[in-house]
Amino acid sequence: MATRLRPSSKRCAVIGGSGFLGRHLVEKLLERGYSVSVFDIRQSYELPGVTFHQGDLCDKQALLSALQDVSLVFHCASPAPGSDDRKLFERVNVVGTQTVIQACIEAGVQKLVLTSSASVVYEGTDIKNGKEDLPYAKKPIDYYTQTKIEQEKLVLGACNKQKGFLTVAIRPHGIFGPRDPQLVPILVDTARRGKMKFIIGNGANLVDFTYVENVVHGHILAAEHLRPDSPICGKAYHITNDEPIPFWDFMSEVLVGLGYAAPRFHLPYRLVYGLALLLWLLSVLLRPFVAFKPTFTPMRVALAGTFHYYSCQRAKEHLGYKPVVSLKEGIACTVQSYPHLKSGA
Ligand SMILES: NC(=O)c1ccc[n+]([C@@H]2O[C@H](COP(=O)([O-])OP(=O)(O)OC[C@H]3O[C@@H](n4cnc5c(N)ncnc54)[C@H](O)[C@@H]3O)[C@@H](O)[C@H]2O)c1
Ligand SMILES: CC(C)CCC[C@@H](C)[C@H]1CC[C@H]2C3=C(CC[C@]12C)[C@@]1(C)CC[C@H](O)[C@@H](C(=O)O)[C@@H]1CC3
Repeated sequence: MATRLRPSSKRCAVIGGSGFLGRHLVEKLLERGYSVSVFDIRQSYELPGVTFHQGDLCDKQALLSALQDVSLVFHCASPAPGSDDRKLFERVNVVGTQTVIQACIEAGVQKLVLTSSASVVYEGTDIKNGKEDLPYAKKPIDYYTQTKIEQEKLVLGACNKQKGFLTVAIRPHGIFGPRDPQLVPILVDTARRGKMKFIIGNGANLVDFTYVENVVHGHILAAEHLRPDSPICGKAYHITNDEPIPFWDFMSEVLVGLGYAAPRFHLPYRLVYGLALLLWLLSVLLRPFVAFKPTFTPMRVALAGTFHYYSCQRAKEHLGYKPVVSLKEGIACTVQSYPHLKSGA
């Protein structure tokens, strides 16, 4: 009788492995002796030791062929938050995640690690040292966050020790680092258009920014601690640099490092938020006639003007987590990695 071999514990798949975080994760997994299958709708690079499977995660058959003999899956695929496309977020983050769970169970995968987001508890108002027991946001700031909440609930709810399917969610916040397509490029674009002169609010609001290698470290620790007898099964973990910094100090350090002036003039938070809301409303009303995308959306203004930093205590206790790269080192590596974004380049 043919016996089904237990998949090697060093064989894993990264769904979304062509993306910013996904590719850093793949590189670290290879370094640690894992063999990696990447599943993504696009292939953005080639690396020895990586098998690419191009497909949409809503397609179960495509997923099943990528998950053959895989014991561990990292799910870090999502549409970009800036797209604000409700149907796309629901299709990929909710329906797609259900498909990922079904495919994992059918393929005999034992562990699923989800990249969630600390923003699942954020409603646009201050969060100071937030712990994982904060309730999910009742009014999430956008469709992206709304579907990240649903996605996290699905993955954690699927954890089943009896059936040998274990799940955990990592909640990073404000990921930055080399090849980030979002934070630094948007910041520089805003500076180049002369719009980074102002500080929204008094500039004292502390925020977490997390260097990508620390996020990768948190994911791998979670995968390696995920066992039936461990307290981490079905739980969520904040992973940050554990060095909250005033939002505008972080932005200024990156800008100055790239040769741009730091923002200097203060504007009242409520005034900017009100203007951003008005502009957003206008852009929605005028959408059938003219397409314009305001830089200062209400969501960005809230993120720039409120406190949102989170406790990593649970990750420290259960996973032995400790950031491996400090904020200072992370900012230096990031700035160095963007020669084409330097002022005058
Ligand atoms: N960047 C941040 O600050 C941040 C913070 C917290 C959480 N996260 C989460 O981390 C994860 C990775 O984010 P990132 O910044 O690397 O984004 P990214 O856009 O660089 O990577 C996402 C990847 O998912 C892939 N993808 C999208 N739709 C897909 C589909 N239908 N089927 C297969 N692949 C698909 C994309 O092609 C891309 O390669 C996401 O789940 C995001 O929600 C990001
Ligand atoms: C125009 C300026 C006021 C600001 C320019 C920088 C912003 C583009 C970034 C600053 C904080 C960033 C951030 C995200 C997107 C980019 C910023 C707004 C997220 C919303 C991306 C999605 C993640 O899940 C969120 C998280 O929980 O980490 C990010 C929060 C910070």
